[in-house]
Amino acid sequence: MKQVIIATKNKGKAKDFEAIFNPYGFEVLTLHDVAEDMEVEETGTTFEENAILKAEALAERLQTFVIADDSGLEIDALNGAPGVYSARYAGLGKSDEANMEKVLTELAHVDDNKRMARFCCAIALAGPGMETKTVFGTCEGLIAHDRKGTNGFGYDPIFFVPELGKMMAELQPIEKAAISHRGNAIKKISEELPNLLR
Ligand SMILES: O=P(O)(O)OP(=O)(O)OP(=O)(O)OC[C@H]1O[C@@H](n2cnc3c(O)ncnc32)[C@H](O)[C@@H]1O
Ligand SMILES: [Mg+2]
Repeated sequence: MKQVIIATKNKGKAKDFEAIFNPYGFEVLTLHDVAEDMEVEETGTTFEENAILKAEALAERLQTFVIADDSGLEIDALNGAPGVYSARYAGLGKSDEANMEKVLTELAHVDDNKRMARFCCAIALAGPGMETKTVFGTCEGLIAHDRKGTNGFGYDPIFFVPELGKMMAELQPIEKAAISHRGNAIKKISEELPNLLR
């Protein structure tokens, strides 16, 4: 089977990528498989910058084509927070649960018609002899008042997807891949993927 290497340590993200890439005939490998000790500091101020940092560091080390994803949740009522800080919103090393709790507390007094939010995802593709390429995808939704659903990861249990009438964490991996920020970003390079990966 062909392989795609993702510069991530997030197992939930890796599962999302499996649902996206398995239909294309790619097996997904992550940092846990190819470079367990690798730590890339996410010093960028945009999703694109951080995705490029992660992809180029790993491509350089392995001398092969890799993908990185930098993603997060933008909440209108919080002026776009947590944004690029989504993974560490409640503090470095804090859990998804703590991050969701912080968001729910901050939105406790925000009306239903002002709870708009979107997931964003920048994907960077880097490799030897190529200029790093980035694509961007989003997924619009609303922040609920409580958690619901056990699939996915991160903020999925509090993110309502209006077009499906369900929480993101209630979707099967394939259903999430069809509408997610991550799936939407990958769609933009799907035609080139077979040539760029191996
Ligand atoms: O950097 P890597 O190792 O890939 O893993 P990470 O979890 O730190 O990933 P990011 O730096 O891209 O931070 C993204 C955070 O945004 C949130 N997030 C991104 N995509 C999500 C999704 O599909 N569902 C729920 N939350 C998501 C979640 O809290 C992630 O930890
Ligand atoms: Mg990260």
